[in-house]
Amino acid sequence: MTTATTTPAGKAPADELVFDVRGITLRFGGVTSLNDVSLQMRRGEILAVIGPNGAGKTSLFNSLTGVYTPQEGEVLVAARSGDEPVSVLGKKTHVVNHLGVARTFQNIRLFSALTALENVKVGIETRQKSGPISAMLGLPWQRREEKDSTAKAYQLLDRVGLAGRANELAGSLAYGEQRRLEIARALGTGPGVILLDEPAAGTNPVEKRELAALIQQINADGVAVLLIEHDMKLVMSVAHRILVLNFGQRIAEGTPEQIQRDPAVVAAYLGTSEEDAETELATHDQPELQRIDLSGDPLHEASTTEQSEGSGATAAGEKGGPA
Ligand SMILES: Nc1ncnc2c1ncn2[C@@H]1O[C@H](COP(=O)(O)OP(=O)(O)OP(=O)(O)O)[C@@H](O)[C@H]1O
Repeated sequence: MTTATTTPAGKAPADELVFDVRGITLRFGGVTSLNDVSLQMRRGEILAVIGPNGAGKTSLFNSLTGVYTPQEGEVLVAARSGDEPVSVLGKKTHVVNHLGVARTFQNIRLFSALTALENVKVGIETRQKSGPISAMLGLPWQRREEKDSTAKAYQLLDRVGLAGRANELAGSLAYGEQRRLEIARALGTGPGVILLDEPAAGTNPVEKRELAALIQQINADGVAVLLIEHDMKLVMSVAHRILVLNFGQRIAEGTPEQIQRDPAVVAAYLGTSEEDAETELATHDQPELQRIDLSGDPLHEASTTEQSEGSGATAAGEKGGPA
């Protein structure tokens, strides 16, 4: 599955497939949330999945991470460079994570009563050998692993801009900080690909800019990024390629420029015919999907305002233990 091309960071073959999704269909009773969806994702990529509410984006993430098993189709993953592709279907979420697939959630799932450092260590320690017994016995290699995991956790906190917050409880952090902490914890599992589910939801404009830089940095460090995001400005600024879903079907795929000018995509978001969408596109010199309010999410709007007015707000009510 590889050729000699390299990523900008020169870390891995850029056109090696990390995900090869072939015609998956996922049904819940009478609802078809994914209908014959295919997708190929390459190692060097930041790939965004967009679409109106209920389009099937989270269903796709869940199908790629072992939460759901589609009734039809195949999902192959080769997350880390050099891995042989294996099927995700039927595998438990922690097994898929061990294969190098990490994710964050639309509704933040941190251990709110643990510190930021401890949350990241939970991610790191999923890959370590020591268990509770060796920890109780305080074996030398266990103490070494503990030291390594603390050092790595500090590095990851630094990478997401939370070095100064290491010893604060996750639940006391501002909303945008919690989202970055979730990313650090996911990175702690040493993934080859990270799936970010609406990482910008509820964050303010400054946090969005920082998030864009962080996503690009993660990718430059050799981790492929699959992104679900309603904030089109962020999507258009970081994505190399965009896949668009509507009513569980793939309706378009292309570069940000192609997607912004695609009548089928604009029609899906505006809820109009493609003809009307073409008129809409023709009446603007620089038609941009960004002009359309895509969030459709009152929480997103409200939280953004709240965060813009003061940075101390937390994500109360959004937290729970990891799945
Ligand atoms: N566990 C489930 N049981 C029944 N229906 C489900 C389940 N999960 C998803 N669906 C349905 O599948 C469709 C797609 O939902 P999904 O959450 O994947 O969309 P989405 O694009 O992520 O939406 P949003 O942008 O609002 O998060 C919806 O009709 C939803 O109701």
